[in-house]
Amino acid sequence: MVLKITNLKARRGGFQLYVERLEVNSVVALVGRNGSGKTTLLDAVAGLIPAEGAVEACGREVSALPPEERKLVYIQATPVDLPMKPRRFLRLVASKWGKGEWEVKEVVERLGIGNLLNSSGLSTGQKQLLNIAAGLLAEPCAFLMDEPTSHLDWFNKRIVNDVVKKIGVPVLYVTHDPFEAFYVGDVICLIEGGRIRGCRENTPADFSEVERIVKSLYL
Ligand SMILES: Nc1ncnc2c1ncn2[C@@H]1O[C@H](COP(=O)(O)OP(=O)(O)OP(=O)(O)O)[C@@H](O)[C@H]1O
Repeated sequence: MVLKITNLKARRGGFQLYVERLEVNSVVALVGRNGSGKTTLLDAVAGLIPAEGAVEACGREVSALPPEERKLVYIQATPVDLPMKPRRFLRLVASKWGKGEWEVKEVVERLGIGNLLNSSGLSTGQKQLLNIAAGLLAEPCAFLMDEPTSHLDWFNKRIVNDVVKKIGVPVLYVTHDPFEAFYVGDVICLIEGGRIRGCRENTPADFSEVERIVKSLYL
C-alpha cells in the first residue's frame, strides 16, 4: 500500500505549501521547525483545507473526495472529545466498520486502555489513546498523525510508537522529537518553508548519533 502525494499545493494565509512528490510506503517521520508546514500538509492530504494536486491512497485518487470518503485516519495533535463513554464509542466505531466485540478487545489490549472503558472523564492523553483506538478500528488506507504522542506519558508514548511501527499501512507521522522520529520512522523527511527539503532512510543508528543526524538534516 502506498500514500502518494503529487504536486500538492495549498495556502494558509500568506503561507504556501508545495509538495512535488512524496511517497509513503511505511512510516515516514516528518520533522521541521515551527511553522514549516507540517500540519498544513496533513490538513491538505486529509482534505480539510482546499488544495490542488493529487493524493492517491489504496490505489485510488482521492483528492476530489470529501475527507470522510478518503479512507484516511487523521490523528490530530489535540484529540477530539468522545461523544459518549469510551466502551460505547469503540463499539459504535467498530460496528460502523463491520466489526464487533472481538476487534474492540484486541485494540483495547494493544493500547492497554482497558481501564479507561467505563470512565466518564478523560484526560487529554487518555482521549488521544481512545482517538487512536478508534482510528485502528477503521483500518484506513493510511494514517496521518500530527504529534499524536505529545500528550502521552513515556509509557503510553512507547506503546503507541510500537503500535505505529507494526501498523501495516502507510503512516505520515509528524513529530518534534528526534528520538521518536528515529524510533518510529522507516524514512525521515524534513520540511522547510512549505517544501520537503529531503528524505533519508532511517538506518539503525545508535541514539548517541541522533543529534548529529538531526543537525545534518537541518543544516
Ligand atoms: N490559522 C492560520 N492563519 C494564517 N496562517 C496560518 C495559520 N496557521 C498557520 N499559518 C501559516 O502557515 C504556516 C505553516 O503552519 P503549520 O501549522 O502548517 O506549521 P507546522 O509546521 O505544523 O508548525 P508547528 O510545528 O508549530 O505545529 C505558518 O508558518 C503560518 O505562516
